[in-house]
Amino acid sequence: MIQISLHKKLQAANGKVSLQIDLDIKKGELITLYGESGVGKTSTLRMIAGLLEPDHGKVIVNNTTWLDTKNKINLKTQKRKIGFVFQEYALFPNMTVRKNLEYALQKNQDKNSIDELIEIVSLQELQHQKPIMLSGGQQQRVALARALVQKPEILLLDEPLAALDAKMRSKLQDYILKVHRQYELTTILVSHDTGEIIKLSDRVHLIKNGKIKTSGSPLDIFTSQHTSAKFTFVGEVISIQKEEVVYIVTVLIGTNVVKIIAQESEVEELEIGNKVMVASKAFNPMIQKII
Ligand SMILES: Nc1ncnc2c1ncn2[C@@H]1O[C@H](COP(=O)(O)OP(=O)(O)OP(=O)(O)O)[C@@H](O)[C@H]1O
Repeated sequence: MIQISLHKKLQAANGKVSLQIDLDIKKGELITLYGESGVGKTSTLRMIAGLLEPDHGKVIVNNTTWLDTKNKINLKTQKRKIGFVFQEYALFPNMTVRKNLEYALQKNQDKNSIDELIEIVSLQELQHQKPIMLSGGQQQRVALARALVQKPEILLLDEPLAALDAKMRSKLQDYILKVHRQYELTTILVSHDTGEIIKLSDRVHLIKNGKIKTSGSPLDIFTSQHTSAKFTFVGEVISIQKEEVVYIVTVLIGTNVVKIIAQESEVEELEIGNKVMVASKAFNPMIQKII
């Protein structure tokens, strides 16, 4: 369990904002901090990482106190077991992929863990290349692997995929989910992308006016109606066509294109580019091995 209580007066463009974030996160959860630009999401991550000092607060991670301002405990960033991935890849340009990962190893740490990480994020072929030779998505896979070298207790992801195109983002989301599960991480994501949040998060915390205003499952937070669907997918509308009395909405789900028949009332507020949830409960899905 991770208990967080952080208070800081932030200097925003339109005056001071009093940020008070109280959060309990279960071990193994992937949660998202969501809210308008400037509400203090990045500041919260930086305080958890020990990169920004709160006015007062506590951070207790699996019974270890990282921060307790009352008792003057404030572990340095290097002593907090965190992995941090930002939008910028921040790799060392003069080192190969492998060397970038090895550089993050602590003394006495086994180099075998690097091989495992390289395999998990599928970088075997690229491990001896320098970052300049890699695409944005490949570089971010290196940054993700590097954040895991020291086996963090909390993985902090600050809009890590915002600079990537939709296809690359979807692929990287799969890698994030894979490492989150395989390494049993507790992960805090900051993202503005609702599709991404629904795909990745167990819980979403909506920050408004310096406080957590609402918390819930992604579907509770982002859809107005509760659904008892058998399965749901999140996608993006790529076209809406009228056909006789119904509409055909084409939705991109991951890399698949799905056509959905909808009534006029369902498409009234839909526009191309909208994120949508596609749910089904009327039939049992079929499963078939793809050869
Ligand atoms: N060290 C600091 N002391 C005081 N105020 C700060 C400090 N660092 C950042 N701020 C201010 O805190 C506010 C919140 O910034 P922050 O980057 O945390 O917001 P955010 O929710 O992550 O925004 P975005 O979604 O645009 O990234 C900003 O107005 C910023 O100027």
